[in-house]
Amino acid sequence: MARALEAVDSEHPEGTPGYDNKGYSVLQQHVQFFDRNHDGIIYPWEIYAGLRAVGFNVVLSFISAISINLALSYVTLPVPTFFARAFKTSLFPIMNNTAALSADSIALLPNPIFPIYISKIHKGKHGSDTGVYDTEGRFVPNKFEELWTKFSNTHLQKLTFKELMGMIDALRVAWDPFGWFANKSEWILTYLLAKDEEGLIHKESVRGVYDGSFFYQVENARKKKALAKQKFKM
Ligand code: HEM
Ligand SMILES: [Ca+2]
Repeated sequence: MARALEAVDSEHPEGTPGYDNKGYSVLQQHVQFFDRNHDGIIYPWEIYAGLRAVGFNVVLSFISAISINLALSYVTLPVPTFFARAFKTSLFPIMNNTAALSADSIALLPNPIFPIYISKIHKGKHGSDTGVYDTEGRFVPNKFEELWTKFSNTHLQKLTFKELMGMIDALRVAWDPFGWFANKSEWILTYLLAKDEEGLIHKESVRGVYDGSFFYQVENARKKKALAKQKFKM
């Protein structure tokens, strides 16, 4: 059964111990680390700051922040977008609710500073993904387990880079360049962030990427390390 609030698997039937879900869906939890000032909106500079906080370099953080905000801002706007409305009215004129069509309730143009609204982040789901998040942003445990039974063939509950690439390839659906690109980027970022010294990514780190708890773990570990270094110098 899909779980709205907890990223559960067979080893963690209660989700992440001690992690406050704040009533957010698991997909909202995945992105809320990047809402640095906790106002429910994620701006490009916040994604940049979040990526720097987990250790990505300036160039990768800058490029990723711009592309993520460009890709997700319009679709997560809190008012109905012009394209969504046009699609519905042209295909289903009978179901068209004219009252909802007043011009001020429709976002015609993207917001020029590209905010991402956490309340509507589930609208950012794309094709060629694993299906671990459903279209409402809930966590689907059996899809998550499937990744490890299907693709982790050489090490128990760990993926090699080659296995990960094989997985991304297996997920591709037809004529979906946006989804192919988005999915590959998400998994490459995950690999760079979570790989161990042998170049493997663990089931538990990936579960933490899904509910966002892994981002906090990495940030805290980096802070501790920096502090220890400072003390050592003094
Ligand atoms: C280090 C940073 C990040 C990593 C490692 C990462 C990784 C991932 C992974 C592994 C998935 C699941 C893909 C799948 O199930 O096939 C995912 C999905 C998603 N991520 Fe991220 N992500 C990061 C940052 C962000 C940011 C900053 C946002 C937006 C503010 C974001 C929005 C999303 C959305 C909307 C999905 C759902 C896509 C779907 O399932 O179709 N991610 N991400
Ligand atoms: Ca914010």
